[in-house]
Amino acid sequence: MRSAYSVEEVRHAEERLMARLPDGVLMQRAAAGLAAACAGLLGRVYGARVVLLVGSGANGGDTLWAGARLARRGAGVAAVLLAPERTHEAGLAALLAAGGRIADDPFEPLAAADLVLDGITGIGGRGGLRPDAVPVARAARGSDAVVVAVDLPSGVEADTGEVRGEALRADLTVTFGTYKPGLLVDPARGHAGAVRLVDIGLGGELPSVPRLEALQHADVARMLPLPGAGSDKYRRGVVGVAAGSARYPGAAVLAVAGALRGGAGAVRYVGPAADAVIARFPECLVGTGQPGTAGRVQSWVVGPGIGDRGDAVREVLAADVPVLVDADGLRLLDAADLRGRTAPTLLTPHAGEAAALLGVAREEVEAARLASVRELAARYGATVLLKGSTTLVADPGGGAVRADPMGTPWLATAGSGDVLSGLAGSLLAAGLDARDAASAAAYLHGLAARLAAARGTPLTAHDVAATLPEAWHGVREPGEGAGVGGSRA
Ligand SMILES: NC(=O)C1=CN([C@@H]2O[C@H](COP(=O)(O)OP(=O)(O)OC[C@H]3O[C@@H](n4cnc5c(N)ncnc54)[C@H](OP(=O)(O)O)[C@@H]3O)[C@@H](O)[C@H]2O)[C@@H](O)CC1
Ligand SMILES: [K+]
Repeated sequence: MRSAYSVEEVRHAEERLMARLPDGVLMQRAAAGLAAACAGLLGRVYGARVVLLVGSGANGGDTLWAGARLARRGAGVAAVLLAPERTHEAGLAALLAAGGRIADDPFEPLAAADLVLDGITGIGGRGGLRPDAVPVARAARGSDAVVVAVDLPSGVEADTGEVRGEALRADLTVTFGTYKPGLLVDPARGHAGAVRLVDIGLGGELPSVPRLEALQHADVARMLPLPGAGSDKYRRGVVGVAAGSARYPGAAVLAVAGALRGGAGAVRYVGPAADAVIARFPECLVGTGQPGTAGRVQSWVVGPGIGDRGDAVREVLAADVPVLVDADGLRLLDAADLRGRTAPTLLTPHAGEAAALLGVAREEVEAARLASVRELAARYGATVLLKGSTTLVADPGGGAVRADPMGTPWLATAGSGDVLSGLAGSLLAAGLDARDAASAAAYLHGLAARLAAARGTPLTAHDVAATLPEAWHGVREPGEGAGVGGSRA
């Protein structure tokens, strides 16, 4: 599990740790890790051309100290000082003593650089890049150099992943002590490139519950339900699917396709698309009535392609089992029906549906995904999976929000959300709690899409569903075929 903490939490932890250590030790640990990562990227440090973009805070200090280490190993290092009168003094002295220099003009060294270090701002940055830094950051990006962000890409919001102005785009971010939420949540995540964590000894000083966490293969593998010797289909969980309509039978077929591959023992479908479902999946139990007539289930998925059947949504929400509401079901949702529920509810909106539930514009949700998912969970008293470039999962009672690291633009294909709801519903039936079911489903769904896309042909929602067994295998046996879908961050 990768954990991310807020700037305030990082600062408190740093203060406690620094109180026990000699001055400057943490910065030296950070700089050593940063220089080692840079040396690894360069391959040969001697003779490499390195440019440091140096702001006015300790982020610039880390960068100068790392630059000094590279200069001592024979790199040609030039520092571009964005706030010359407020540059980290000791760091600059170390760089100069190691043979580095101050660049008079930023653009000439940038044009010839092999490596650029972005030390403009770290966790102390507020708002986007300032006007003087914008052309410099653009020149860095426009050069052939590898761009490494120090702690965070300058210009992004560390706590939220928002990008309010212009921000630097890095190939790699070397972050210190812990991940920050902005490194796991888009749009900021998209600026970070790959992310490498340097341990500076902060771990023991951080709170036990992080702000945000991102699953890895081993976490998902631990959650996946496996049948035991005494299992029968009912003990493994039965998931009910109330989806589709005469007009949209496909949504029902796709939700069932996801549900069949989520580990539940059986899938029951009820609704007007029963013929289409049974034709495709003879292993599914089907009925044409209302959800109430379906017999016992351990969870429900309601909503995909259901049209205007608000009565089916109400009936499902009256059942005392975990319920996942998606798509049309979200539009038909009456918040009052949620309040009376004691079993978990999982809502799975995309940004447009989330905006409607919150009564705000879609752009507001897109720009502030973390705040939006927390607000939705609190307001509806439900676990919420907010789909998008970074899918987020929040519980109503607070706790760590889960950020999905497996998202891929390949998932932007019709019907892929229906597969996800079936899959998550199946994991609910198998006994996972709502946050685990939602985040494990998002992870497997993204991994399946990556694996299917690696075949090099355009992807359909059915391909995603059909590749879910491979994704299960991938998380349980990460050694095999691990080249695809390994965490980018
Ligand atoms: N604490 C520790 O133990 C350790 C900390 N470490 C390192 O320190 C970093 C935090 O350092 P920090 O607190 O000095 O803040 P930092 O990110 O350098 O930026 C603040 C400066 O930038 C300015 N500024 C603000 N917004 C701006 C903008 N948009 N565009 C341009 N400038 C802007 C602002 O000045 P202002 O102009 O607003 O007065 C202020 O001077 C952290 O990320 C990590 O790298 C590691 O060494 C490990 C140990
Ligand atoms: K930075």
